[in-house]
Order: sequence, then structure tokens, then C-alpha cells
Amino acid sequence: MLLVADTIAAIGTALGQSGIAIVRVSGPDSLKTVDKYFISPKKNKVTKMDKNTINYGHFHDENGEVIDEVLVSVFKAPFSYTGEDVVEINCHGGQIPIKKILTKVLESGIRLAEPGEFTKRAFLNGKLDLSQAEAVMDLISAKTDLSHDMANKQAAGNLSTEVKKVRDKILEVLANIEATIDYPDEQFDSMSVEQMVSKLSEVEGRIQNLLKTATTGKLVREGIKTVIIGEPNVGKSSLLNALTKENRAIVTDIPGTTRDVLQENINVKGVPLVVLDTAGIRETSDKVEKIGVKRTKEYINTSDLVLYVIDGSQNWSKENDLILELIKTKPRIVIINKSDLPQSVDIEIVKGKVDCDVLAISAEKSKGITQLEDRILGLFEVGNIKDSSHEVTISNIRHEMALKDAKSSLEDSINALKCENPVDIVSIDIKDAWQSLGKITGESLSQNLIDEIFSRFCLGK
Ligand SMILES: Nc1nc2c(c(=O)[nH]1)N(C=O)[C@@H](CNc1ccc(C(=O)N[C@@H](CCC(=O)O)C(=O)O)cc1)CN2
Ligand SMILES: Nc1nc2c(ncn2[C@@H]2O[C@H](COP(=O)(O)OP(=O)(O)OP(=O)(O)O)[C@@H](O)[C@H]2O)c(=O)[nH]1
Ligand SMILES: [Mg+2]
Repeated sequence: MLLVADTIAAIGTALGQSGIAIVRVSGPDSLKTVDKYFISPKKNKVTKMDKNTINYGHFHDENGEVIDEVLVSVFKAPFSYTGEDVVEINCHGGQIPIKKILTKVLESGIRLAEPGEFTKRAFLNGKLDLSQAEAVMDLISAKTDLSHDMANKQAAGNLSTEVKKVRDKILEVLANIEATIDYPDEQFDSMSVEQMVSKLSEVEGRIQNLLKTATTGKLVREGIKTVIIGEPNVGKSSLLNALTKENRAIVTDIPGTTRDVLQENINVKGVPLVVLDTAGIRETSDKVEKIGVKRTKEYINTSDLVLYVIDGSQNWSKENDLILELIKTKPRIVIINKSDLPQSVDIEIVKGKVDCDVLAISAEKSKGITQLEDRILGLFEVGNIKDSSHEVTISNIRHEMALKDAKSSLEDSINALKCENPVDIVSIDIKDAWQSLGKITGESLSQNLIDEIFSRFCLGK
């Protein structure tokens, strides 16, 4: 069923300079609006163009001045990404043509799309379910092959299919209960309590299998937020460079080199790491450096992992103990750097002091980096991530919560059945499980929540 909606437009490509860019228009007025500005050599009207065609011409302003040489792609409802009439204007990828074309389209009374609104319309028109729409967003933000592969499978509907199968099984039991309640005297092939328990247990097992993939799945999708901290000059920026295998951060022998936080994405065996290199922590009177140190402390709080770097060639300081205290509740690894130099720090003593991994490395000589990567993955229990890449992976906390709710309702219903509670009471729990699962695909989710989910998407998507 197509919903009656207004017409929206947005730039579908990244802002900035590029070969080509796309202005996307979707809704009932899209063809006739673009037609006002488009002239093809054969004077073909956009409204008369065949569906699924790409057409050459020029985009003009109302005075007939050429704005750009373009290609327009025409899709006709319901055969488009959104399910509505869609026109895409492929123009040259400069700021000016993009801006001018979008402005003309918007001047014709078409509204600028909200973030995620094209995909939201695809969802509302039944082109995608909610988990597939969320996967479209994941496809865009994926930073490693593994996270991309996971998003691709979800976009293809692997999760939706499993959820639908499981929901159907629940529905069979529910239908059976409803029938016994509505027609108590009729003879039909009703399920026994044992059969219901067995069916629901099977469903619970399948949900549990999905839940098992969630820890790894979330890490692969979201990445591990990692912050490198330590005193000035210990080699934090050198470690970032060793991890990225590029010279991204400025390294000098002057303490206090890094002032602002630097962020890099790193791929550790398919797991994305978002690594922050921070300003060295120390008492300082320098105004700029002070702000850096304050930020470092804030980043520690919001990170998933702290890499605490110590210079092994220097004597152990009381600051080291203070910093260890500061991070003691965080997942952390203590890194004794500059292992290529004569050591003043005794690693065995440090190991005795802390209850976390302690590792000697040389950031400058790239020694111990692979071991560090293994320890990081070990800490998050994603050692053999490739072996555990499933056809269906739970990567989104929203899905995980819905599955947990469904599982708990199923457990309640199974226990109630075993205790011979009346089936009409049991059916409430079974219905709850069915509803919870429907939240994943968006079938049982309130409009507000749906709006909230799409608002997190990019503009033009
Ligand atoms: N230019 C452009 N590139 C793009 C997109 C887009 O919207 N525009 N996409 C958007 O993210 C992705 C492709 N996804 C799309 C999905 C469905 C349809 C579509 O027209 N579907 C119709 C017809 C299918 C058919 O011909 O068999 C349909 O489902 O009815 C188009 C693009 C990636 N590349
Ligand atoms: N010998 C040796 N020197 C290193 C090693 N790692 C870093 N250095 C040197 O230590 C100095 C400081 O390195 P940086 O990476 O800038 O240290 P930092 O912790 O980022 O310093 P700030 O940004 O000032 O807090 C530079 O001269 C590096 O060349 C190492 O593994 N071995
Ligand atoms: Mg630095």
C-alpha cells in the first residue's frame, strides 16, 4: 500500500568536490518538478520518460540559463528505492551545480528531506523492513570487510527471515490456544501441552543461538572505542602510528607535542578500532595543554578500552600509580614502551601491581604490535572472529534487547504451561514474545520509535 506523502529532495552523495553528485527527489511531484528545469536534445518530457531510464540533457533555471549538463534517472512508483516516483539528477560534483540544482528543486515547493527519510519511505512502503533499513545505514558506516559483510547479510534480509520463521512458529501455538478458547466444544487437531512446550522450547533455542552472536556482532559493527593515554613523551603518538602503519600523528621528543585529540580507524583482523591519541597527562600551567589533559580524562570515561603507555626506559613514577588508579575500573592494557632501550621499569613488578595485561613493546620499531592486537581481541573475547561469522548475526543493541525480552516471555510461558496454568493466561506471555520479535522488523513498533531510529540516519539516505 502506498502512503500519500509530499515530495522530498536532498543531495544523495557526499558534500565536497567529486566527479559527479546526485540530487535525489522522491514523491508524487518529483517528475513534474524536475521537468520544469530539464531540457533534453529531443525535448523529451521527464513526465513522459519510461521508467528505469537514464536521460541526457541540461538543467536550466527559469530564465533558460544552463546550470549544468546532467543525466536524470527516472523511477516510477512503486518500482523505486522508496516505492514512490523518484528522479535522480546526476550533475557535476562541484559545490555550485549541486547547490543551484537543489535550490531550484526546493523553490518549486518541494521539501528538503529529513535525515533517513528516503529509507524511511522505503520502509513505510514495504520495500524494506526495519532491520534491513538499519543495515543500509550500517553498510554506509562499515569500516572493515567483516562489518560490511555483516551489514550486507542483514540488508539482504537474513535476520528478517529468521525472525519471521520464529514468529510464525509462535503464531501456530497462539492460534491453537485461541481456537481452544473460542471453540471449546469443537473437535480439532489441537496441540497438547507437551507439544506446545516443545514448540516454544525450540523457538527459545533459536533465539538463544541468535543472542550468542551479539557480543561479537556489536563489536564488529560499532568498533572498539580505544583511548591511548600516558604521561608526555612516553610514545602514545608513536603507538598510534604503529597501529595505523602510517605516520598520522606528530611525534617529537618534546613533551606535550599532542595537544588536541587525534582519531583514527584501525582494522584489527576485521574488528574496527576507533583509536584516540591524547595529550599526555601531567600537571601543567600551559593553558592549551591543560584543556588537552582535561579532555583526556573525559575520553577515558567514554571509551571501551584504555591503552596506558609507560616509558620503560624511565624510572617508575608516582604519577604512574595515580593514572593506574584513574583507570582501574576500565578494560585496560598496560603497555611498557621503548623496549628497544635499556629498561628501568621491571615488567614483572608491574605485572604484580595490576590485574590486567601488561605488555612490552617498541612503538618506534613496531615490535610487539601484533601481540598487542591479539590481546585486545582476547580482552573482548573475539579471538576467532572469522570462524564465528554467522549467516545471521545480531549486531545492534536494539535487536538484542528485543530478543532478550522475547526469550524471557517464552521462558515464562513454558514454565506456566508446565505448571498447568490456564492457557488463556499463558497466551499473554506468548503474545508478548511475538510482539517483542516484531520490534526487530518494525512490525510492532510505535511511530515515535520508528521516527527516532530513522532520524539517526545520514542526510540524503
Ligand atoms: N543512484 C543510486 N544509486 C544507488 C541507490 C539509489 O537509490 N540511487 N541505492 C539506494 O540506496 C542503492 C541501490 N538500491 C536500490 C534498491 C532498489 C531500487 C529500485 O528501483 N527498486 C525497484 C525496482 C527493482 C527492479 O527493477 O527489479 C523496486 O524495488 O521495485 C533502486 C536502488 C545503492 N545505489
Ligand atoms: N627508542 C624509542 N623511542 C621511542 C619509542 N616510541 C616513541 N619514542 C620516542 O619518544 C619520543 C616521544 O614520542 P611521541 O610518540 O611523540 O610521544 P607522546 O606520548 O605522543 O608524547 P606527547 O604527545 O608529547 O604526550 C619521540 O622522540 C619518539 O621518537 C620507542 O619504542 N623506542
Ligand atoms: Mg603525542
